Amino acid sequence: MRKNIVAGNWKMNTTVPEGVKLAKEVNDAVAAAKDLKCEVVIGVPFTHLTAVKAVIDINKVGLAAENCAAKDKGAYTGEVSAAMVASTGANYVILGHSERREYFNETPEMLKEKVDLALANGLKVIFCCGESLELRENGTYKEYIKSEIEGSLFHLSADQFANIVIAYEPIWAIGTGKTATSDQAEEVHAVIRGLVADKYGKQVADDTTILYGGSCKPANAPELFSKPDIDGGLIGGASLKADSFMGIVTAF
Ligand SMILES: O=C(CO)COP(=O)(O)O
Repeated sequence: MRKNIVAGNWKMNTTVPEGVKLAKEVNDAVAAAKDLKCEVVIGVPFTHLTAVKAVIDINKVGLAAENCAAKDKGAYTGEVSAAMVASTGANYVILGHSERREYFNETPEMLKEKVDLALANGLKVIFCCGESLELRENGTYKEYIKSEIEGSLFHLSADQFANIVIAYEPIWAIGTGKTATSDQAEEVHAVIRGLVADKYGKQVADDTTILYGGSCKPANAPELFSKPDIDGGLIGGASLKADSFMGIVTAF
């Protein structure tokens, strides 16, 4: 049976001391919470990984990097490899966020390399996909999402795929305050689960966690999470305050 996950994506926010404080607050709130119905993960900047790892209980709060390099090591000034991320004690990496695809020209081929390196280094991958407003409006969004997933994930074996979490994040809903309706999100989540079933079979599809991201807040999370194929959220803005993040964590 698949697990529910609520993951924060801090993006390029917080200094190290601010991030350590926020991580401690989340860790303490998770430790104090009873009967949580989801796994909690925080996705933090590279600079924060080691310091945040030191103040959380990794068995209660998972730790994600927000990216890793498409090369394993060498003369790539400024890049951070999957092995480096894993050596901090982080257990997840977020890959393929639309901000990285758009501003840093990440392609499905490049993401395929990143996914392979992340898995080879023992990291679980939160793989983001999602369409622009233009594709939503011209009706080709399902084909687009299919191409994103097939292009970067479907070379994996079923065993490897067990370490993939998919996050559906419609670009038009990110940071805009304009959430996809629960029906709009559920439609795409069901399509994604269907693609996984066609490729890997029903059991693997049933076991795959599919998150929704895009203006998810404590107020709309319960409705989104009530849908059968929505297994949690990838949270941007609302993950930057422990109480709003916990409001989503406890929304199941
Ligand atoms: O991009 C997101 C998470 O990866 C969503 O961001 P917001 O929750 O700020 O819309």
